[in-house]
Amino acid sequence: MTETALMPLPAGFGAPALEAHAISAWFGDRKVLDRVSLAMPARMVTALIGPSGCGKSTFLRILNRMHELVPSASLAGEVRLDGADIYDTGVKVTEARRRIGMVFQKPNPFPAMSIYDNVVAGLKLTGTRVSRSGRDLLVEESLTRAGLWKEVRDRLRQPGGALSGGQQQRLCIARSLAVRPEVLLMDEPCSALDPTSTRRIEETITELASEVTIVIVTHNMQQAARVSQQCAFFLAEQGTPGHIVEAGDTTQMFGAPVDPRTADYVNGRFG
Ligand SMILES: Nc1ncnc2c1ncn2[C@@H]1O[C@H](COP(=O)(O)OP(=O)(O)OP(=O)(O)O)[C@@H](O)[C@H]1O
Repeated sequence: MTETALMPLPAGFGAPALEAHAISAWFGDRKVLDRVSLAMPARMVTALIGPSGCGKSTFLRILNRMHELVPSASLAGEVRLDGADIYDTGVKVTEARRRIGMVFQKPNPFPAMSIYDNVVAGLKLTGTRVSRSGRDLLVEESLTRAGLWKEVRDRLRQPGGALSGGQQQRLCIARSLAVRPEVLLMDEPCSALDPTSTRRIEETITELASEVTIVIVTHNMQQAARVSQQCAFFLAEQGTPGHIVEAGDTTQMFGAPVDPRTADYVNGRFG
């Protein structure tokens, strides 16, 4: 068992779905995260904010075991989903990644594959067996939850690459939802999108948060304030590894941050 320093969740938040305990991370011998602990409340949105290079994406990728895909990467600490460490021997990596899905910065549907097949692609990757009629229902349900069904219901056999950037991102969200994850990690999901597509994705995030725990990395402070209930501010000062300066209720953090560095960052005065 590692030593933990988990900050309590703000009052009014439910039990955590996901807990990071004393996470440190390295690429080769370079340490990029230092003992980061964070509880992420169930069926709420947690936003990870902070300057470039402070380790937000690395932390996110540790939360669903994608960090270990980089050959030079290593880590210490624990990630608990509903109390059980996803890094325990005996936990299947594919199952951990099914339960904790990921949506990336750049929409990455399989461009030549049909919209329908894009949605069911995750089932194959995770070895989930669903009947033909069950697949049809799942495709409709996943596209509906991602806010895309009405736009594509009559062209499910068209290639995913024919959709607009915002639609492609919603297709990627639908693909992630098809395997019924409990947590959805989103790494700057709107940074490649126009304002209208961004608004649609934010609406989808808000709707999904009643069913799924969401952790989003964003550089957009207004977006963090709009979609999240909890916020964590990461910083890597003068070449030191990234750590959390402050985490808590988003309204509190934007309205009355405790740490002056948080105040500078959320008010755009970071230099
Ligand atoms: N595959 C990798 N190999 C080596 N170093 C890496 C790798 N990925 C990230 N890093 C380094 O780890 C540190 C943290 O990077 P990370 O991408 O997690 O930061 P970030 O806060 O998400 O940045 P940004 O906001 O720019 O996306 C950086 O110094 C980065 O250069």
